[in-house]
Amino acid sequence: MSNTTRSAPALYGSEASTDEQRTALTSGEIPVAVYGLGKMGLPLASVYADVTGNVTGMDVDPAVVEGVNAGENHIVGEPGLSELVSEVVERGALSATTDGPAAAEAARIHVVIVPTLVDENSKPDLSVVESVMEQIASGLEAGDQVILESTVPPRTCRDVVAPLLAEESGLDREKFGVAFCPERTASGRAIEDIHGAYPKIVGGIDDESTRVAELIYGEINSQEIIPVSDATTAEAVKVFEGVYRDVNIALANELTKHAEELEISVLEAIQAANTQPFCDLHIPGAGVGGHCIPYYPHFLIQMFEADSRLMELSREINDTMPTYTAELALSGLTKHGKETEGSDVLVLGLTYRAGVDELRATPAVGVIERLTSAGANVTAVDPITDTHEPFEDVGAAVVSLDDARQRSYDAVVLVTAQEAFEDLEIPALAADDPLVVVDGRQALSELQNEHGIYYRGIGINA
Ligand SMILES: NC(=O)c1ccc[n+]([C@@H]2O[C@H](COP(=O)([O-])OP(=O)(O)OC[C@H]3O[C@@H](n4cnc5c(N)ncnc54)[C@H](O)[C@@H]3O)[C@@H](O)[C@H]2O)c1
Ligand SMILES: CC(=O)N[C@@H]1[C@@H](OP(=O)(O)OP(=O)(O)OC[C@H]2O[C@@H](n3ccc(=O)[nH]c3=O)[C@H](O)[C@@H]2O)O[C@H](CO)[C@@H](O)[C@@H]1O
Repeated sequence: MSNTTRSAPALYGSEASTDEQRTALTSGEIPVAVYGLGKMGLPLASVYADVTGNVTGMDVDPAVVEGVNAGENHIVGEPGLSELVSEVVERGALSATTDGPAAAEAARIHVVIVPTLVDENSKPDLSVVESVMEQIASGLEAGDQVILESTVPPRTCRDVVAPLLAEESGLDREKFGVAFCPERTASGRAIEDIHGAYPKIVGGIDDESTRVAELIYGEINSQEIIPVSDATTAEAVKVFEGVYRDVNIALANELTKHAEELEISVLEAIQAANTQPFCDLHIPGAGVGGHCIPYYPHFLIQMFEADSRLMELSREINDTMPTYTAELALSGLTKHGKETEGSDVLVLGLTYRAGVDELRATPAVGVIERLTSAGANVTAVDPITDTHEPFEDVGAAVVSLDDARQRSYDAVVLVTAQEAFEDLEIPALAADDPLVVVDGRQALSELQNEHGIYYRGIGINA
């Protein structure tokens, strides 16, 4: 079965039957390496380990590696992940290392899911992907398959990954497989999504790479595998999904301002409009954060000549929402004769969305920045994250929820609707009448007509 000098069989270029290849994959004969054990990587490595029985996870963070080897899960808020990590490590199906070349040397399938962000000029930063690919190249053998799951600009596999692997390994490009198989997973439901909440898109730099990717994910994803023409198409699918979301959130944010002038609830109008299948209006809010949606448009805007005015304008609109949110509070204070200078404001929620400890591009920084620039004393709280610096750097005092309850405020601004806020008695936080309440996520609408509350809800009445 093996078509290389190594003991472990390979899939790329294999002459074995499809069933024999599937059996080799699911019996643990084919070693897999997963590079990146973060919010997406650890669930992915664990599912791969559950299916194939032979996975080495690789991460540069020694604490992550040590935790995984102890059978511990360091990702909060992923149902079933702690049990799965413990089980696959216990039975020897998953182990972890910081040694990339060693992981690459042993593996025949290499799955890369490390961060792909943008630099200070919003230009995509592929440095982490490239550094991992260099390590893979050091152990790459004919017959190996390299799978990229990190979201990247289209043409990355064709023009960056495949040439780098060939150059660094000395192998001809047709001796190994490269496929882009995007991670279509949302934090908080990773295992469910990886197993097949949606079809898995796969696209290779050649037909054999696509075939091997289709075979592998046929054992991982219970829904269906959609092979597309090539890796560039698969890369575009993922970026298009993210750009679709950013543009539609921008539309919702723009419509919420029209609704304010029309004195209607945009949320009510959106929900009614979405009752027919040709409309999928998204939800307005305090801003668009995370390390996906705010970045993916730049994977097209910055990389290609084609006209991208809609994507650029959508990014601009979404990036105005944190300031818009803060100014709802400031105008509420002014309207009731309160000075913004020296006013006490509580900001609820700091992570980019509820339940996920991720602060990249979080709208909370912009909200706090605008409030403190107007002279407000900002207290901030979010039980989900222990990272306070980004908010202290823009002038907030980050406190525990219990501490926040002990104080009184002129205004409360909800940016992220953490579950812990559900039993928070907002009116009790008032320094005096009225308390200005800005609801950035349609989570406090029951306060709209509460005595002593001046309520502005994005999507509700603002
Ligand atoms: N988080 C999501 O909801 C989501 C959804 C879909 C796709 N994605 C994509 O998945 C990729 C990874 O995202 P994530 O949320 O898991 O990121 P993350 O920041 O949670 O985890 C990244 C992990 O990679 C490790 N790492 C960094 N440099 C490394 C290197 N050189 N070698 C090995 N490991 C390294 C880090 O230590 C960390 O453990 C990104 O491309 C992202 O766009 C994320
Ligand atoms: C379609 C989908 O589920 N895709 C998921 C999504 O994951 P995500 O973790 O990035 O989270 P999102 O839900 O996209 O939120 C991003 C920010 O936008 C705000 N927001 C959201 C919806 C809205 O109507 N109005 C808003 O204002 C929200 O508060 C937050 O700040 O993208 C990943 C990469 O594409 C996918 O892989 C992943 O499957």
